[in-house]
Amino acid sequence: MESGEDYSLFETRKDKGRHIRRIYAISLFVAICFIWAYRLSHIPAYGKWAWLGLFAAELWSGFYWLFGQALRWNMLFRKTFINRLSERYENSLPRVDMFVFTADPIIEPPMMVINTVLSVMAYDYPAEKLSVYLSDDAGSDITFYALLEASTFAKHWVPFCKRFKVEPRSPAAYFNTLVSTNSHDHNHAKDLDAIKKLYVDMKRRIEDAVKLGGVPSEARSKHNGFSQWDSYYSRHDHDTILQILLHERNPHNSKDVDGFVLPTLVYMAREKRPQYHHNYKAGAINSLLRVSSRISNAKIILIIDCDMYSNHSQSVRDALCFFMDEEKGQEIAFVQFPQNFENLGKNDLYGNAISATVEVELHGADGYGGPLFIGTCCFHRRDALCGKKFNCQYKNEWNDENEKEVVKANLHELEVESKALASCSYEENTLWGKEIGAIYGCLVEDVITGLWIHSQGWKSIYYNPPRKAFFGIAPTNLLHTLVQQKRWGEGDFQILFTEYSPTWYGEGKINLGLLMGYWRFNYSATTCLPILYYSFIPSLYLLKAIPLWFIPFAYVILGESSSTLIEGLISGGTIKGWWNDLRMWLYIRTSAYLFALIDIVWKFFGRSYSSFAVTTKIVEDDDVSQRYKNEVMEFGTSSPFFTVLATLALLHLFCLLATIKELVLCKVALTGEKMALQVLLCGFLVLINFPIYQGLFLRKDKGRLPSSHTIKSTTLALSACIFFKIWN
Ligand SMILES: O=c1ccn([C@@H]2O[C@H](COP(=O)(O)OP(=O)(O)O[C@H]3O[C@H](CO)[C@@H](O)[C@H](O)[C@H]3O)[C@@H](O)[C@H]2O)c(=O)[nH]1
Ligand SMILES: [Mn+2]
Repeated sequence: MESGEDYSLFETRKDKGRHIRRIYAISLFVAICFIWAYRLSHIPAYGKWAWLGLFAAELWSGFYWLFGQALRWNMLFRKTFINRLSERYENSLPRVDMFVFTADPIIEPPMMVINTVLSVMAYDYPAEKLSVYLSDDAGSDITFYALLEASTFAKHWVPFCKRFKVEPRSPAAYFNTLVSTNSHDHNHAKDLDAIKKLYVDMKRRIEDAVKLGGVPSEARSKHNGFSQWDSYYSRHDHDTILQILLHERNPHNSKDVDGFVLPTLVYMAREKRPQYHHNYKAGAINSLLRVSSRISNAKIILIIDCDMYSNHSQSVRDALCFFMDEEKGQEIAFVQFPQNFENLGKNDLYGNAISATVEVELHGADGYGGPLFIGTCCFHRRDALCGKKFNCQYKNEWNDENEKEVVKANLHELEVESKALASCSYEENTLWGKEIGAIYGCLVEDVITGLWIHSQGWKSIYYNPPRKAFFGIAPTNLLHTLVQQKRWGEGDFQILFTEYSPTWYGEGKINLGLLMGYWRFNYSATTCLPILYYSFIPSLYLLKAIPLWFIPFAYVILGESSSTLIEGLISGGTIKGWWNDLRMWLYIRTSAYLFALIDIVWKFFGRSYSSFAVTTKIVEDDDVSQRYKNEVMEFGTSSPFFTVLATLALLHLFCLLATIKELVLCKVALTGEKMALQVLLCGFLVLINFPIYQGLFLRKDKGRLPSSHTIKSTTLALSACIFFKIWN
């Protein structure tokens, strides 16, 4: 056997700029130490506590920054060789199961869900080895109806994709790409027209059902699967609903129009009862793990949310290059792909690209063998996800007897047996959710599950391919983004207080670099404290004209912002995008993370469970989508998030105006550079908050901040200013 890189199924490259990056980071760290030292050695007699507060804020921000550097120190980049894979293994490729999750037919439209399903059914991979499972936590008959329609459409769509090597294989996304390209191939054009017509007809039927709020009785009577809804009371109270829609052992309907077998397709709505907590997506993952173990039992599992379609038909093969690598494959538990979004607009108004995470930090975590599991677009090894510990004896075995056993039963038996595996009581007194499957009790089931897997000795891989592997839908209004960020901030912080906390639990099991990387995420919600402090205190001090010293910050602030700018530009962003990102960075910390912390404290004393608010994936009306296109920030409703943001923004504005007024009247002299920098900070905050002032005072459209907010926030901000002025 040959050895080394020429033989390997994948290749690893180190970050080319790592030396410059490291020197730069060290220089910034030195500057940070200077700031700390300065704070400690210059404590003033007057304003001592405010000063010490600043020191605490800087101390914590400094540490937080340091955790971030751990994720930048050792970045790795991967490349796969799918030709080598097929040369060696084309006839013995393993089965792969795909889990798609949906939870609400209103905010996750069935058309979106089936586009995701169709895109993964059409992977360039032997169809008899693929099984697609849809978990529907809403137990919606309309989603089921849509899936039924999709199973028929797939008979045309899958062969069409394979015949013309279509990319991407989500029909909606593919038809969108056609607007700009013209086909010259006559056969293609003919088939394309036909398939488009089928798609449009299907879409109309499904959207009509959505509009009517029910499945047409004609369709209902055609398929006996709908009878399972007879015992359905509500989405929180129903039996398991399980249907194997396509399966090679069903001779009537498992073949496509060219006579080839289609991937297995299964619909599942696990049992729900009010007295059992369903553990959100983690619960759904675990039910599917069991159900699929009975039906197809593939060793590799793709976990994908319904809002992320496959954008590249080769991704399964890419992932297998890691798992099947003869030398390093057996220790890999999961291969995480980035989450990319197609609806960000040019300048990513709400900073949803999370490009620092997907373009930098996950590469950095890869350097320590442990990119985090981020919930979707991730291929897992079933063994690892099901709680198996890694040890050196573990061997990759892809085709064993176990797999043949699963198909022995007839389809009906299979359905009945699988149903039992998705019942509420199944997990009572078992280790599911604790040591087996996705871990319960945390709003970021993904991160905590990944951590658990790492602590069992497994490694993970981050693969960010040149052609984006998945595309999803990001929130398109400010509130949705903030709510999502609150969930993440809260969930990541929760981990610290579980038995899985990286602090005591990962210690010794995962290396220090990775530990710091996890902390970077775990502690992100706490950064709201220093940032809030910073956005309050210096601005208020302007009113009293007490200089605080800022020069040592210049290097750190400029240095940090230019490195985020450079990172942003390298990952394809724009300068305006960077500015938007900076604004969102501030808003997330001053509102989403603040409420996350409040919730955590609240729960500490009272309620024990946080609820998972599913992110809305659709733009409700034309006006809203037009504003999104024009990059006009969307407020529209009242929310405590907005009250905080607007009050802060006004506070900065008032402080700045008051200072300017006093300067003009020559009441105070600008005592040197120190005061100037303070004015600059305040000025910067006013500049970045411009969309809020517009929303409060200048806009007339429906997306503006409601006038009740204008009154509330103005009152709050004014009182804070007056109070501070009198008090001091
Ligand atoms: O009770 C539930 C709630 C949610 N979901 C599904 O979970 C997925 C993620 O929910 P979404 O509202 O889209 O959350 P995001 O904030 O977009 O998701 C990110 O963050 C989550 C953890 O907070 C991860 O689960 C996701 O994979 C990750 O993409 C969706 O497919 C939902 O249908 C369920 O299946 N059951
Ligand atoms: Mn999502």
